[in-house]
Amino acid sequence: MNDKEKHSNDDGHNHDHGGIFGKNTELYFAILSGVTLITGFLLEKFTGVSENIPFGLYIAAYFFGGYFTLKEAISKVAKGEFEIDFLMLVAAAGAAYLGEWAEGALLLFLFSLGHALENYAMGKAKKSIAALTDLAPKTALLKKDDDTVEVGIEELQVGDIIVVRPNSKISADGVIVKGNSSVDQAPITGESVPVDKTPIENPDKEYTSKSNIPNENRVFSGTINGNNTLEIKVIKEAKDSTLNRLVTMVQEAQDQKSPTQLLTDKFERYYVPAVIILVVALNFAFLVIDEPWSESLYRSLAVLVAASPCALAISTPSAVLSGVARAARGGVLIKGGRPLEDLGVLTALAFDKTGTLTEGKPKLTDVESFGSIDKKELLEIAIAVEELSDHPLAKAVVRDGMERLGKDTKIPDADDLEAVQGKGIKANYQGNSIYIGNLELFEDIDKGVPDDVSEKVRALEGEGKTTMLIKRGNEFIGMLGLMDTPREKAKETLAQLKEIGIKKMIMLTGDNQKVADAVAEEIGLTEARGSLLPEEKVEAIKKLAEQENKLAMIGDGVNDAPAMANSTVGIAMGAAGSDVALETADIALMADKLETLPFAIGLSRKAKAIIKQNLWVSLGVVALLIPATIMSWASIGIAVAIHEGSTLVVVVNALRLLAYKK
Ligand SMILES: Nc1ncnc2c1ncn2[C@@H]1O[C@H](COP(=O)(O)OP(=O)(O)OP(=O)(O)O)[C@@H](O)[C@H]1O
Ligand SMILES: [Zn+2]
Repeated sequence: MNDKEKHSNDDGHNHDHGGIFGKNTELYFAILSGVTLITGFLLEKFTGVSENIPFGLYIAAYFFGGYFTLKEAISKVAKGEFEIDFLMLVAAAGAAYLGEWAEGALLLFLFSLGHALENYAMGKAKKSIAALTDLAPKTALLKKDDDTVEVGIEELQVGDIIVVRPNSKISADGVIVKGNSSVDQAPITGESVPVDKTPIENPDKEYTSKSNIPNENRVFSGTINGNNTLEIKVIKEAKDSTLNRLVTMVQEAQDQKSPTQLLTDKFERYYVPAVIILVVALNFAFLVIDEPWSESLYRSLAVLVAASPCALAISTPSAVLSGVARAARGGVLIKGGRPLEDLGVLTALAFDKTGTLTEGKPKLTDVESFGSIDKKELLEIAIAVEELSDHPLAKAVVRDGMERLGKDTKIPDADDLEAVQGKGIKANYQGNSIYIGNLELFEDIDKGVPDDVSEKVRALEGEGKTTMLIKRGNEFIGMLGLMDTPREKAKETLAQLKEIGIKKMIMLTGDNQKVADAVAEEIGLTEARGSLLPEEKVEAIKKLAEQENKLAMIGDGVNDAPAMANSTVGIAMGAAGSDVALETADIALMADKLETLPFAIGLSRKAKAIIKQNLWVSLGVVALLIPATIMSWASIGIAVAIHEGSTLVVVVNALRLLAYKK
């Protein structure tokens, strides 16, 4: 982290107060201020020493208590910002002017102590984020010929092979080329159970972060190898590693202001000038009531202390910081206060089907040929054409089709691929144009589908299968049925979500309505909408957002990114393995698991509740303390003690989020 970034993370309450006693100097100064103050006070009250000694001690208390406050105020005033520290110094100077040195010293002592503790507490939350960076090892064992050499991770290049010893940390993102092991991925994905990893099928291929790599073959920097040695081919340089980007995004998240914070900022813009006017006006109280001016001044200073919105200013950022830090430890990247707060008040969730609610690994279940053509030839045509496509359905056709034909079957290549988004594909194969897709594809291209064919398709769809019709030239030659299984934990997770009060759970899918209904029934969704094109998914989201006001879209980032962008919060699953998902979502579930969703929502609700409590505490204290000081019931000392007390209460309350349990 460079210097500039460090400062952009400050929020005015958190500077690195270094000094002669190291990073805790601010705290030691605050304590020294307290010690000198109390000694002075005791000497003054209970001994007959010359007045100069307690006075000298008070001056010392002013120095130690006011040093950092003054330093900070000067740097802010230079930038034209008048903040709470400045007001506190005015109050302390006023107390000194009135000869109330003990009270002025008490004010500076408590204020500096409060701030030192506040910084310490916020530092704890920040450390929990910084600890993520320390997860990555600094060196790697690079394989060279038959030997290994230890190199710094920044020297690793894409394509290098590194060796990872048993029970040591993996130092780069990569694919396994040799060895089987179970890997503890908790640092990245929050999964408590180690994940079994095996070598990739084709180790000599060039893999980049864009390749579609199965989870069981890829590893992340910062995760921990199990009992066997692994050889890993590097797919990302150290600076681009998933861990590195995760840390950067978590750090950036702290700067993004949440809706509540924007509201309190706005409030403060009116509130602070109003307080200043009130304080100035109170100086003229002696014109109205019978008292010396010094008493009016004292009262106005007490009001100044009482009204400072210190606790208010820190109440939301501290909760956001702790919430984001806790989420990161659970494998959930929350990109700031806005998604954190929004996630806590959601009533509806929209899900993508393939890869989100289902495994995303469809299997070829039915091959049916029409007329004279036989199944073997039909499959060869389908495989040749689907080989050109990246779609998960296409991959399934190729994989399972080859299985049926026998691995060594030679099939000529097709060419001239044209994909029709959300409907199917077209290509040339042995002089014929081949179309493969759903009914909508054929309704688009020409006269549509004869009744007997569409009946067959509907029958297969009726079994809850994804159905593709195949046409060669002018002739429908057959159809394929595919089946994807719902994720193991989908049903359980949806039940949990219902239990915590999510009323609407809707599936949006490009697949046919029958499949959509079958899946919805099986896992317990409230609604399913099928045959949607990506742009229709966006439309559906927009409509739902109007009805629900807060709506999340959960997808895998493949063809649902636009829909995610149009929901209140876009949530991506399996973000550890997908750069697009990690980049575009507001909230990224690093593991490819639905189960982290209730945790993320629960945490956000807790954060929202804590923010609310904090606002009540900070505003409530001010609301009581202002009249109390105006009526002269509370002295400066009492006002400052309660003021700083409430600030600490708010911060400590926020830190509870760090300990949030699933
Ligand atoms: N390569 C392809 N070959 C044949 N049919 C295809 C192909 N790509 C898409 N289709 C057809 O278009 C439909 C919609 O595809 P799309 O990619 O929009 O959604 P999906 O992957 O089925 O589901 P989801 O929207 O839940 O991710 C598929 O169900 C299939 O019938
Ligand atoms: Zn404060």
